[in-house]
Amino acid sequence: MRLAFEDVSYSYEGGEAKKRRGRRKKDAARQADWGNAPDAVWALRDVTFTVEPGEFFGVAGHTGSGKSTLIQHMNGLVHPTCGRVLADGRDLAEKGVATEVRRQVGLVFQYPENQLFANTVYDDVAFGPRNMGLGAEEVDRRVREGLALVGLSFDELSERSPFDLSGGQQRRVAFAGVLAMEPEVLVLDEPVAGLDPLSREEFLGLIRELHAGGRTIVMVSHSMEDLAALSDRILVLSEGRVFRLGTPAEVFADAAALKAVGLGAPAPEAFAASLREAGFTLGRDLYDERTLAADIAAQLAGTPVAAAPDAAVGFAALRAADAVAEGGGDDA
Ligand SMILES: Nc1ncnc2c1ncn2[C@@H]1O[C@H](COP(=O)(O)OP(=O)(O)OP(=O)(O)O)[C@@H](O)[C@H]1O
Repeated sequence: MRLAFEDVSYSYEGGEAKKRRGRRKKDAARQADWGNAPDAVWALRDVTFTVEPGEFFGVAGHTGSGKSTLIQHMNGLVHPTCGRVLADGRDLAEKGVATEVRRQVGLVFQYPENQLFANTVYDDVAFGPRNMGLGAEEVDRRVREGLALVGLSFDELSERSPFDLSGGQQRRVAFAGVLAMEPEVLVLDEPVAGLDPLSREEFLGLIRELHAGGRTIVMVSHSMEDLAALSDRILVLSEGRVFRLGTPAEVFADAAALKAVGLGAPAPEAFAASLREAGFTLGRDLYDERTLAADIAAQLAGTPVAAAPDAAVGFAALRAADAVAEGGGDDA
């Protein structure tokens, strides 16, 4: 499925805003007047982009920049105040379209475990498929598959209360519930927020696998490292507007501009920039620790420590190189 945002603006003033801008769509002058009024509050403003089928599409932005509002447009939970959102060319604001699209676009909210409600894991995961009107056998198949996809044992957990599980397991159950709807597009709002480091890595691995399995993924994250490592393209929002849209390399090329809107480059890239300033010759696009460490290790091969231009930088570089050696450097 291809999702297209066309000049989407959104105001939480909702109906009141509509009244002020005039009910007739062609009353463009009044719409523009309202939008430019000093008291107009826009959560999104003139946002245009597409998410292509199969793409891993990252969404970044400082707090309050409009990320959550944006993704709620993707399955018609909210509709634009101005502009359109199209799913394979069909306008989500038209009657019946959002209901249909919701089956294909699964939205996983922040802390989805807070929305678990059923007495058993089975019933929670089965809720969506049952709501779709599927028969018991198909529901059963989907529950089993959903739990398997998130790495939970059907036999051990399906009859347990979701509230007796660990936080990480609860999030997996919530995920399984969305996966059981078999959506083509998965929209994830901060999917690893609040998880411990191990669960975080496991979850990111799961998301990577879901993408490799052919799903389109839209992921909102505050972690530039995660976005850089996973995304084909990243949309950066600032105050509701598109600030940047491009590959990780394109988006992170201008670290100063990102800093100005409250975002940093991924930590390994920032470290690489310091090393370059200190005189090291390093490759580009060093967004994750292992790639950076491997690059440093390659640079240091044959370079005596004393020759490092700055002792502190050289020491850190050696530690990074050691880390690669200890980890076996299997990604190098
Ligand atoms: N229910 C609401 N009513 C009124 N204004 C809202 C509502 N929800 C969000 N806003 C406002 O809309 C703007 C965008 O908020 P949104 O939650 O989309 O940002 P965000 O980038 O997801 O933030 P965060 O990273 O903190 O989750 C903010 O100015 C916010 O205060």
